[in-house]
Amino acid sequence: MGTIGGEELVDWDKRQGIGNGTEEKILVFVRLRPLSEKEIVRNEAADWECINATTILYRNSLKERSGLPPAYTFDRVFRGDCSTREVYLEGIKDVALSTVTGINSTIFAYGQTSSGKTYTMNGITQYTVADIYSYTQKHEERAFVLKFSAIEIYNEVVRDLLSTDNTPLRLLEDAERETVIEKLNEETLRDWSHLKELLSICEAKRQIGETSLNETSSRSHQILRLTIESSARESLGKDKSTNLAATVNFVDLAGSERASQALSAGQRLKEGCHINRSLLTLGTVIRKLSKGRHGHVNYRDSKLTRILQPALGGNARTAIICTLSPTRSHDEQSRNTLLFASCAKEVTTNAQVNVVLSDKALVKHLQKEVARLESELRTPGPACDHIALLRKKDMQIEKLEKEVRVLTKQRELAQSRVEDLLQVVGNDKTLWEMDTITCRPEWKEEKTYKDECSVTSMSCGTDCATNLNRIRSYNGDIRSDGTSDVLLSEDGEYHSSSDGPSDPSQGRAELLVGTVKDSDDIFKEVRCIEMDQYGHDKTYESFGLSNNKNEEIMSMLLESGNREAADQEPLSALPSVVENGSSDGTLEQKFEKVQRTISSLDSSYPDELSPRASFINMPSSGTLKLTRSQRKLMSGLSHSEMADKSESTPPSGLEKSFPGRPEGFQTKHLELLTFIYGAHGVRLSRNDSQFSSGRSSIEEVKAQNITHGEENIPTLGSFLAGLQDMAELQYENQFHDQVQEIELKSRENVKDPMHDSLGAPSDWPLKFERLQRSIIELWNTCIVPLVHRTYFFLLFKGDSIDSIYMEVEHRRLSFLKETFSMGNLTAQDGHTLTLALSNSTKALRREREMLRRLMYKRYTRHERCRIYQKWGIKTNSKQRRLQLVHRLWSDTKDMDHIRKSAAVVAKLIGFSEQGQGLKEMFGLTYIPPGTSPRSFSWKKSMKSLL
Ligand SMILES: Nc1ncnc2c1ncn2[C@@H]1O[C@H](COP(=O)(O)OP(=O)(O)OP(=O)(O)O)[C@@H](O)[C@H]1O
Repeated sequence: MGTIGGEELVDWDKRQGIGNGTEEKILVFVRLRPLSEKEIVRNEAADWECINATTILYRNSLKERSGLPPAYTFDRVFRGDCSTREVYLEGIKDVALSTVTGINSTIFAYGQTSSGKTYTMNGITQYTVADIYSYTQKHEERAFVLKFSAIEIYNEVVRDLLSTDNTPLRLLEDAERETVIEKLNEETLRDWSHLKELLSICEAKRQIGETSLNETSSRSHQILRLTIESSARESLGKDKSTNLAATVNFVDLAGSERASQALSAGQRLKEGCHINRSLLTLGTVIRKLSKGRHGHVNYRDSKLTRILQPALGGNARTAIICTLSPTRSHDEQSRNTLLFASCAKEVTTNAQVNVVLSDKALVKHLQKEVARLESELRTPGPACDHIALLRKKDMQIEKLEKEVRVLTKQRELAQSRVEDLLQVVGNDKTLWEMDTITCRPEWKEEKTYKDECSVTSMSCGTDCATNLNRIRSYNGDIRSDGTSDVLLSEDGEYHSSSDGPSDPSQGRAELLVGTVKDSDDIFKEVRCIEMDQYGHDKTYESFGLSNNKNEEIMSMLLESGNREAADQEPLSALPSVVENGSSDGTLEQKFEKVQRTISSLDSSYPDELSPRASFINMPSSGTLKLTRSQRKLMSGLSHSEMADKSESTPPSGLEKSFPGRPEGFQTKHLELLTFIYGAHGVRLSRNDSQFSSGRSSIEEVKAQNITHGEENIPTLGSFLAGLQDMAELQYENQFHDQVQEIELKSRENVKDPMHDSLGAPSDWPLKFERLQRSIIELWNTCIVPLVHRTYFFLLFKGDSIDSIYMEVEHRRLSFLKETFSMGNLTAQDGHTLTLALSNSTKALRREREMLRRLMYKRYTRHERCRIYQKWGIKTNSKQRRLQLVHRLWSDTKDMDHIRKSAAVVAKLIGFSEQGQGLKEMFGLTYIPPGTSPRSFSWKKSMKSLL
């Protein structure tokens, strides 16, 4: 047993097991510094008192510190009159000397500036080194290698204090410096005697530092490290396998006060931040460790914690001495120190004896390991494990394959649904095209009267027929007995000019031998065509054709039965026609007559001006109220033809209540409307725009305004042309019903039609306002494109003639809204409805995106800023442009908002540049041709639409 300064040295060999792999809490001691002379002179009060060996108490009767604990308990507290030796012996020694047994240890001093950290650590270091020296002297059977290092962390930069480049060394006298350099040049300090020498040099450096670099040193963290490697001396025959290596760290931390208190700016602030960074991280690490080792501990956040990582919650025994200044002026800092100490005492470490194997021992150990692995390989585990594993895998594979099969089926189903939908869309398109083609003269040229065993679409070939049949079956119900219409022969096969009987008479003969219902169907087809013609008799007129052709057809129908029957509902009326004595021969004659009529009509049409084409290209306006004669004809139509026509015509009450109306009808109509409004914006133009005078100039404008460049904005030209088409169709569909009445009235009194249509002129402004508001609401409800809204809003500002377009727009939108809100759709229709709504929504989104892009093109940066401000959008907010376009047309109640929205959209799409002149150019002061009673009657009929 050796002694150090009269104290008995513990036999550390007996402590080999202590701390080896067992968890241990960090030891926390508090040392209270006595009042310094200066403090005594200043008569500073001391508020802290150690009331026993483990508790420190705050005594200040003057200060009420609610919520703060008055007493703190630690492993040991030392009063101001306790010596450093006492601190060492009663607290630190046990931890510090663990190093000689191969256990790492670390001693911290934590506290505010001038609380006694350095004072304490100097003593602790010396006592520890002295004890270690005594220990090595006592244990001659082991050889010790001591490595000593000293580092400083200042502003997060690590410096080696023993390096020859260091300032403190340069401050040494020349002779001293040479000695130090000589010692440090040795690779390893293998001799214990070096340690004492180095310690004294360090002490000298410290003293020099204190005089020259005092401030810096007190604001840096200093770590003295002593590594001890020990191995048994072979000559003494001891265990040669156990080599130990451990390190003891003496850490003198910088003052723990906050940067804000001592350092305020510039270099000082930076310094404070760095010091605090290490200290704060130390605090964070301690706090985290004190709550258990869950999750990530951020050792790497500072140099200090990185270096001391093993000592903090790792492989080391750790003791912290928290130094306190007793004065009242340092109360707050003392509290902080005690708080840190309280956390620290909850941290546990898990120290291990660091055994370093000798080469021989290492080889022996590895050989043993190899032998163990070899024996494991020779006796593999039970084979059944592998089989079970394989079976399990097979089952998993099988299960996955099943899933794949199910998913494949689902995918195929989905694909076929998509194809069906596409086909429906494609067929519709084909049908339209077909219908257009049917009426083209060149098609007719290929055919003779005799060739045509059917009345209408035969010339289109099988595809057309298929389409028709599809639509017929789609719409349902012409006949329930399986016989088809005139396009089908009795045996149900289709005969056309292309694949049908080469002998035209054969086809006709089939018709002649057909059933009575076949005859009926002939008339249905005739009526179908007639309907188209009827809807466009105005067109005929403009080309010098006679309306008498309609009358001809009607008269044929009426001749074939009694007039009464023809006036009634079709399905009852037409069979009775035949039953009432019409012979097949009579029917044939009538049929031929009809054929001739139709042929002459068709061949008279200019290429682009087919009545069907008019229907097809007419997007969604049309008849709300069918005229009596139209009803007669429509009632004779096949449902397919009705659907065909109605796809461009919002249904009136009559249509909706039509008993044979198929389920899909409404939905298809809706799709079309939504498609027109939603998916494609203003797609209202038609090709047969040779309608009124000035059309050629319109066409020119249309051609000039095809698009606005890459943004694909619907042009004002196409918009206006579409509107005019709507109005014209409206006119056509409305007037006929009242021709008789109008003619009578016109003889009596030719008034200003507007007056009749809209009431007294003075009423119009009010009515306009009401209509306008309603349309704005409907635009919103029906997800109408913003460009359409803008064009419309800016063009129709209340001129008396605007009423026509306002009415038409209102009615179209009302129909859309009504359809959207229909609750009795079947599941399939519901799907279609959802699809239509979804298309409109997508189209609106695309349009907004287009407008957003145009913001950069149409507005300068300055203008954009102004607009953002005007619209209450922060000029630095994210996605400002998108915010703006989303606000456009959003508040349907606020007319000011609407006007602002229209102005912005107009600017973006360049409407302002085009001006309103186009409105006149397109003849949107539309007055139906001829100052005729028709105009009058049509306008009058508009009343009924409201
Ligand atoms: N327990 C003590 N007994 C007597 N004097 C002490 C005691 N502790 C500290 N002192 C004296 O208080 C002064 C400040 O101590 P010290 O330099 O150790 O503080 P510090 O906490 O290390 O400060 P810094 O953080 O600035 O380095 C020194 O003059 C020191 O001698």
